[in-house]
Amino acid sequence: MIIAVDGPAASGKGTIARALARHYALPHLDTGLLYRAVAAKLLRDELNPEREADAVSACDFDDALLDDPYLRSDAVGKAASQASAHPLVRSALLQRQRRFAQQPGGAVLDGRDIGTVIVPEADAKLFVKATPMIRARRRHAELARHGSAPSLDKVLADIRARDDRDATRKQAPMRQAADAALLDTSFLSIDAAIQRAIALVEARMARHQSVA
Ligand SMILES: Nc1ncnc2c1ncn2[C@@H]1O[C@H](COP(=O)(O)OP(=O)(O)OP(=O)(O)O)[C@@H](O)[C@H]1O
Ligand SMILES: Nc1ccn([C@@H]2O[C@H](COP(=O)(O)O)[C@@H](O)[C@H]2O)c(=O)n1
Repeated sequence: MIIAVDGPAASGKGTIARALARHYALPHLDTGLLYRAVAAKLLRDELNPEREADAVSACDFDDALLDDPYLRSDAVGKAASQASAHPLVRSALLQRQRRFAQQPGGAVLDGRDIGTVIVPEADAKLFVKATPMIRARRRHAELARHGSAPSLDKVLADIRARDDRDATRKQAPMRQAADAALLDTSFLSIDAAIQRAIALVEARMARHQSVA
């Protein structure tokens, strides 16, 4: 079974994707980490994420980089969003994501274009959303837990800018696939959001079985 989970920054899609992977005993890929690895390499080499040639040169990274806590920083998130807008960067990372999705037994992937571009044939698709202010509060609390303290206003402005860049880029913009179930986590606890996600996947699988 392949499960695609998409949605904007701090909507809770990673939390839900990890929980679905545990529930169904499937491997999980956070595809945002791949773009963050490209961004981290660019920033460390003092290259420009907005220059396509620079960004493409950073697509060949060592897998060990995916575990680097630096990838979680705000600066890397912003640069990832800039680098990910380049068509050549997206195509450089495409096959790796598809191979992961198509391994025997299936997988759970989360990102921005999983249900629309990476695995449009996924068995179940979720689009996770929450209001910008609620997402900003969650991200602000998360950053504070990790010892970084930008103001809530700055976090909210960054989230809005990232949403806008991710949703308006020409190649693989973030959007809900026509056959994705919408899950608004704004007023759900983490546990409630996970239970709702499992129920949506179950409903989708039951529908597939009744058609087959
Ligand atoms: N339903 C929820 N209620 C409260 N907090 C939540 C909820 N879901 C997730 N969170 C918290 O919000 C933060 C962001 O969640 P998560 O990392 O899952 O989002 P994301 O959509 O994967 O973000 P990104 O794409 O930026 O990686 C985390 O600290 C997480 O624990
Ligand atoms: N499938 C994806 C996943 C991510 N991106 C871009 O990477 C940025 C960082 O992603 P996070 O999920 O870790 O926040 C994100 O803002 C996107 O620009 C993408 O394009 N496609």
